[in-house]
Amino acid sequence: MNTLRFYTKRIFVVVCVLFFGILVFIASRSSSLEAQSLSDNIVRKGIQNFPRGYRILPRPGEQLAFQSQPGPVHNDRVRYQDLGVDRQVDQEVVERIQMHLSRSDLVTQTLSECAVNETLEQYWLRINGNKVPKRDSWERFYSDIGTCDLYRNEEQIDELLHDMSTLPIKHVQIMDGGTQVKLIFTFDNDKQAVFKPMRFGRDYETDPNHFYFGDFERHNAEIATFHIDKILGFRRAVPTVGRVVNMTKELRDNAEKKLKKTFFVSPAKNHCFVGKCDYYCDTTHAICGAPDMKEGSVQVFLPDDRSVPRKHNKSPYRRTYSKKTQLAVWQENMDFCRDTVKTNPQYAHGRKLLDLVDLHIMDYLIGNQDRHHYESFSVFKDLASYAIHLDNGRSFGKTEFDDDDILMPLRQCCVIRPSTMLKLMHFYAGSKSISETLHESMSKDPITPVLAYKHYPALERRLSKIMKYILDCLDRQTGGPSKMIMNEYHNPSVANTGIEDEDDKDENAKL
Ligand SMILES: Nc1ncnc2c1ncn2[C@@H]1O[C@H](COP(=O)(O)OP(=O)(O)OP(=O)(O)O)[C@@H](O)[C@H]1O
Ligand SMILES: [Mn+2]
Repeated sequence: MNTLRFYTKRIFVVVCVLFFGILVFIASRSSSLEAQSLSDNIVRKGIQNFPRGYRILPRPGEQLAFQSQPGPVHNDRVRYQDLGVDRQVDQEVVERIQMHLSRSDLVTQTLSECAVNETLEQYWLRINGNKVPKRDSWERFYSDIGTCDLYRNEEQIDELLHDMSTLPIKHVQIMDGGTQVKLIFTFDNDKQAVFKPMRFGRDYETDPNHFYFGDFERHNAEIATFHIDKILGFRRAVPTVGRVVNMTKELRDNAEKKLKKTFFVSPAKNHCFVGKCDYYCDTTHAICGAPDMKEGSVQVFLPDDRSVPRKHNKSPYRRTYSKKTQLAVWQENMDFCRDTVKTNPQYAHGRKLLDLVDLHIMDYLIGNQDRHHYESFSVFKDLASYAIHLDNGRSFGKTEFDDDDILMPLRQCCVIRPSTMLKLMHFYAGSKSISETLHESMSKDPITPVLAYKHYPALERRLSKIMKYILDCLDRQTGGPSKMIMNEYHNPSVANTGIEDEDDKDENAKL
């Protein structure tokens, strides 16, 4: 009997030990899981969601996550006033600029900015008596391409934008040229446009370890730049609009064979394609729908360059496009414009230098460091051509960084068109800010809001910096503002040969 009691006691002890042992084991496991999900949360949500006093330092060498592709954005028309964007106006800068300009009549000066204002339609009629067709919005846009700007009639452009975002797509092919994936859409009316698909969400910031030449293209940057160019009064950017397409019905089913082959369904059951291009055309960088809807930008095709020829011009302010030599001469020598650009026969006479300054003012606002070449029409034989503001896909990548080097043409050459000066002053000190005007202009786009709103304060900040650089130039003019604000630049010490730049087919802009 005693032995039996002894064994029962022992069994009881063993069972107790086992029971508590298992309890301790479970408790310790669940607390380590909790810790893990806590640290997962830190990674996912970022440190800012953590209790006060709790600081998680980034691990050395931590890199940005490659964000997954979001679905198309649903329209939310936010009132600008509700965004609380501050204008950055320095009243002293305004007053000092106004003092410099007090004896100039810029408004009258702008009237003679465009010496010969002719459209393609008028030009062809004059040169060879040809009448151009104007059957659809594409042909009306082409016929109205001008000697001083791409378009004037905004109603006509709105019609074109509407057609590009709604007309049935008949054929889709891969677009050659350039570095990243682009498609050519042919619509029901046989007219064409360039489609750049969305890669990232609107709030994506460029990886700081990427060079400007390796940065991803952003479809919404193409759309936003079209609007910025328009509100700045340049009208030299190619009309571009947003569109949400069906990856299967609209793209795959109408795709040429070599594009169709690259379509697949991802493990997440989304429809994707890879396309064919020099950079980022592989399965890990595939363009994926949600599940088969895809947002992108649609840009009108410029007229066929066999009938409306264009030239490719190398910019004197192009960067090095090299990982090794990172600074170009103009980034280190503030006399570069005086010594090298103003003395270059291409820039010494006429509109070209002023075009370059306009283009870089726009690039500064949009944060585009990738302006290596620019195209211009060479169709108007007897007239000076202007820079077409094409290829703006690498802008709007950084909201916290202003690259003042982009403004070097303005800072070094110290020249500006009267209309540009007036427009900038209007946005800086007038009734409506640049970001409000942009917001209104973009609100008509089918994929509005085109930009993340965090870009608006960046625009205001950059505009205020431009105005400070302009004031700096005005302060330095010994001959008064007319030495800086002009319709055409002329360097008296360089002979005016009237020779236009040679076409530059050099493809040195690749990675
Ligand atoms: N709307 C258009 N109409 C006609 N041609 C165009 C149009 N857009 C682009 N192209 C032509 O295709 C070329 C490449 O386009 P784009 O520069 O946009 O591509 P990309 O991939 O951004 O190139 P890169 O990486 O060199 O900047 C342009 O230089 C131009 O000649
Ligand atoms: Mn580009």
